[in-house]
Amino acid sequence: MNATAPASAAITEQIDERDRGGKRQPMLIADKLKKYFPIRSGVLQRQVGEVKAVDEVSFAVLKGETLGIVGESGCGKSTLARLLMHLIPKDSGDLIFDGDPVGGVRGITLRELRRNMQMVFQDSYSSLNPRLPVQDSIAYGPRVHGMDYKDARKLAADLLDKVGLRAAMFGARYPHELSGGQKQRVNIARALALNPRMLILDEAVSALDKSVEAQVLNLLAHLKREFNLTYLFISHDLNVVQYISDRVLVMYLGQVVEIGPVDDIYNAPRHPYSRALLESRLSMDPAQRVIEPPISGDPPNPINPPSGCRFRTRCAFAEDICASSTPLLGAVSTQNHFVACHMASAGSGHSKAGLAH
Ligand SMILES: Nc1ncnc2c1ncn2[C@@H]1O[C@H](COP(=O)(O)OP(=O)(O)OP(=O)(O)O)[C@@H](O)[C@H]1O
Repeated sequence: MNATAPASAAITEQIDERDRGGKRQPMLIADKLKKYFPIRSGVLQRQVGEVKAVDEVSFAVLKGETLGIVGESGCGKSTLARLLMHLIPKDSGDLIFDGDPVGGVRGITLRELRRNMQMVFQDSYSSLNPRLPVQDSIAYGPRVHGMDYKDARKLAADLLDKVGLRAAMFGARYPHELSGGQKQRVNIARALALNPRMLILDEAVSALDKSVEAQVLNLLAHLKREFNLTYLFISHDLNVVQYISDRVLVMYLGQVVEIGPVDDIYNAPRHPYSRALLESRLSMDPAQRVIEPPISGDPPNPINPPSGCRFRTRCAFAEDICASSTPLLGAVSTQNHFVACHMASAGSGHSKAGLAH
């Protein structure tokens, strides 16, 4: 990693683990990213509190991988995505893209970041200009970046073909003349138009029918290989995340509670929250049930989250230490699996929760 871009211990440990295995380098590092939204009230709009939407979140996305992000509604997934894209300002923390700090004097500029990292949202209709034929929407980014009209149109036509929409048939159509799946293909083409190295996909297939969803997922997998891309894939759908991800990050109330290889997370989750989340997915199949009770109650208020471990008020295994001390991400195995739980960390001596495999 670039010497000018120091990362927190949790990140360094994750990357070092990978390096020791001779694996990939990080494409993107988020280091202690924080975003609190002020809550205002009254005629004077005084600040009466703040939503701790993203609270010191640290992780790395490795080159060529798909990192899935899961967690209940409101846990901060979309805020995190918007912070990574600099669509909203962060309160604190660092972002490092391919070894270079983002912003600041010596880092890469926001313009360069946005060219290299593009985003695809869930709402495929509102992210396309309804007054532009889709070929022009795709050509827009390259035009803004200085490509001449003819070349940009040609690029847009090629990209339409790449996402499975024949340019001759679809290029002149307007967004309202396309199905949801077709619009999302156009959005993907548009995201690829600046030749990015990374895509952030925020609930990008969530609005699609299951059969169309499968087609778009396959298209994404194909494009990832063809364009040598890195994906950050945010979804509330645990099955979709399992299908597409190499590693998975689990968020709870603005914080990372677990991160690791997809098979480890899905087959042997270490955090009680991850287990409960996966239990809620598996509960239809009695053969797959795990022994812990499923998650109960609503998430606590993010304006005033519990002290220590934020999950402790819903956790069947919480002890005194969970209220008094915030658990840090620590390695639970030698295979790049990290968990923030007093009851599950390797060497913690706690086996009460039955979490130490
Ligand atoms: N502009 C804002 N002002 C105040 N609070 C906000 C704002 N944007 C998000 N929040 C709050 O921040 C928290 C995280 O929201 P976010 O949308 O990131 O969660 P999410 O995990 O993406 O949820 P979902 O899956 O429902 O989209 C929530 O409590 C939300 O209400």
